[in-house]
Amino acid sequence: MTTWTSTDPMTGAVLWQGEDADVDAAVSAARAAQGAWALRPLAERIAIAERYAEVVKAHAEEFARVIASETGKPLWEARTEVGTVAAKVAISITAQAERAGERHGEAAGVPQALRHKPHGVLAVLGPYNFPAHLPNGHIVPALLAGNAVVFKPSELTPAAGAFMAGLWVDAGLPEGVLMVTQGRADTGRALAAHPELDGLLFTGSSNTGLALHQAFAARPDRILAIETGGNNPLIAWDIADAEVDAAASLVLQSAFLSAGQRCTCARRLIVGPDGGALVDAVAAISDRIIAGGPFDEPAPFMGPVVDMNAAARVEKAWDALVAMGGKVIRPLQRLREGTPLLSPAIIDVTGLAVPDEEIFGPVLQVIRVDHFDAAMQAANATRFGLAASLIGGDEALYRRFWAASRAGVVNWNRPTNGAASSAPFGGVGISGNHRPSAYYAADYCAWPVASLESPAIAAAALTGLR
Ligand SMILES: NC(=O)c1ccc[n+]([C@@H]2O[C@H](COP(=O)([O-])OP(=O)(O)OC[C@H]3O[C@@H](n4cnc5c(N)ncnc54)[C@H](O)[C@@H]3O)[C@@H](O)[C@H]2O)c1
Ligand SMILES: O=CCC[C@H](NC(=O)CCC(=O)O)C(=O)O
Repeated sequence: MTTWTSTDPMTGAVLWQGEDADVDAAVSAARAAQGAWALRPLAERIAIAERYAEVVKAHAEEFARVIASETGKPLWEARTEVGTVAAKVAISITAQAERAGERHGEAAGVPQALRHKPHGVLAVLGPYNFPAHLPNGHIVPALLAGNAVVFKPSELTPAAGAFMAGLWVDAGLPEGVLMVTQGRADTGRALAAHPELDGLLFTGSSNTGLALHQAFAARPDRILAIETGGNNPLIAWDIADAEVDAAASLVLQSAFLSAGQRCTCARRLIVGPDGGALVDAVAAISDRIIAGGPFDEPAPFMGPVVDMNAAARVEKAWDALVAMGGKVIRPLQRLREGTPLLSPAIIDVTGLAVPDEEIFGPVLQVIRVDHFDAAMQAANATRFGLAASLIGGDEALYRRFWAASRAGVVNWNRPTNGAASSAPFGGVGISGNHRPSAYYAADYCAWPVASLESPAIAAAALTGLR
């Protein structure tokens, strides 16, 4: 086995060092622990999850620093991630009661019950951009439902993953119920292929989501939930002069928050014939962005992308847009030698057949169109379908936008990102497999069992007997 490390993207300091975990041992331990965990009353599982939320809050600052160091995201943003991790517990408890609870009724005079059962042992594979919040969004509902979980953090953020799992131990989660398998893509593949697994909950890139879908093709008996990327459009329309600056701030937030490393970041700004003032305002406000290390003072708006490989991928995609004839509005630059700190970049790609790919970094493509139907057509010209926003327009225009948008998150006068955990979160197209997470995660963490239950034997009403 080879040793591998995770490092601070700004300093290169080693933050975690280890070897690929033994997947077999982790799945066996989870299997051994799952039965007893599922048999514990729901109230006890809830109590442990609530204790976990308290432990997260008690360690919030330390946790945020681990996340900030390993991802490079600003400390203020890492703190919001930790807040979301703790808040997810109450949301998941409510969601489970509302979406996967117990219900009693009657069907044709017979008492009817609806209850849910856990799948068993579920793998959770996490991405690096929210190394705690997004896997946590699968782990909390999965554990509440009575599953055991084998969690593989991203190989870029093993320290954040291990830190979070440790907080469950502090909260009193029984041994084996949450196993951590550190490893790279091969470990993910081994987990996905493990015969003792009952399902896999994935957040990450569309390519990996597709590979997992293929790996699960012959296993309809196992649950697979995939949440992946986007090539998200933002249409800005009918913006009054007095609204241009506010609209530009929403575009900035949509495109460059987390250095563009959110699945919901806007990749494409679509404007009409009068959109020039807005594009100028976006460019001007982007010049004011402070990009820096997570602990810099003054606090940066955005940090680096996660590592040098990620920076090289963004640069390659940018170079291709420029080579195709894109008109540079603001260039993509390395801001600090030897680090993956990139500048916010804007390029006009109107009329170009640009690739329908997610550029996971601070790059905004501008597309100018003549009328709203063309804007809608451009917005939907993607294989992805995660998020879409309309900025400007009136209610009638928003209704048109909403009806025509092919995305799981459709906003008006709000950024494309910053989705609420109290709502379902997922996309269509290659952005997922119709198993939305967040508030709807309860749905894929348990299966429904419908029962007709008569306390006494009553003769069946038979027709057609001799
Ligand atoms: N829709 C969402 O909720 C959401 C949220 C956050 C990030 N994302 C997406 O995630 C991506 C960024 O994250 P990333 O680069 O860490 O994603 P990634 O797909 O490279 O990795 C995610 C996880 O899958 C594992 N993995 C990689 N290849 C695998 C394979 N063939 N089989 C099994 N496991 C494999 C990785 O080790 C990692 O743990 C972006 O595309 C972003 O849009 C989506
Ligand atoms: O990078 C992808 C996630 C982006 C984030 N979405 C959520 O946090 C969804 C809510 C949840 O999963 O609880 C965003 O929209 O900024």
